[in-house]
Amino acid sequence: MDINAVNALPYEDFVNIFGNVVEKCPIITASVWSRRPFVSLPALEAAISEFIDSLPESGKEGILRCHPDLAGRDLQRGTLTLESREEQARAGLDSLNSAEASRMTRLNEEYKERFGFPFVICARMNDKANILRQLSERCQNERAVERARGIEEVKKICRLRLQGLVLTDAPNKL
Ligand SMILES: NC(=O)NC1=NC(=O)NC1=O
Repeated sequence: MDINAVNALPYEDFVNIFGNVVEKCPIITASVWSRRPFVSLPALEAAISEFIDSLPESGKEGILRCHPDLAGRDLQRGTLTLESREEQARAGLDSLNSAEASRMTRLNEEYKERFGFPFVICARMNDKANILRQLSERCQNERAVERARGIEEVKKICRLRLQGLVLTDAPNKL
């Protein structure tokens, strides 16, 4: 699908296709629909980013809370969204050994205890070793720093999910 096809989508199709580019936050997709036509995929991405940035702190934390833990209960139970399952598997989070799994669980709980929202990172841009390292390091940050950092990661996840859905003019297009 190219950007012209995106712009031609009726609302229901638009939300069905793009509703999970921000994990479990279809309201974001529903809100940017009215800003079509988008001149490009980056313009659609920018509209989503602007909506997120316009939210109060509680709204941003709400977006973070919509994210499943990495290697957490949802992965164990098979209740992850398709996108999240693929992202977590690609980072090797579905094949942790018991030591890694218990460390991830402990650090995720510690992080949530401290901040009131889960640790969020773009799994597709990291491997399990780096994710564990970042989780451990970021636990020491201040809440405001982690709220901003988590939203940055949400935007990276969104960008990659959008790129998987919309064809863009490859620069080396013949
Ligand atoms: N807590 C998280 O960071 N979750 C996730 N990161 C991803 O890249 N996909 C997820 O589900």
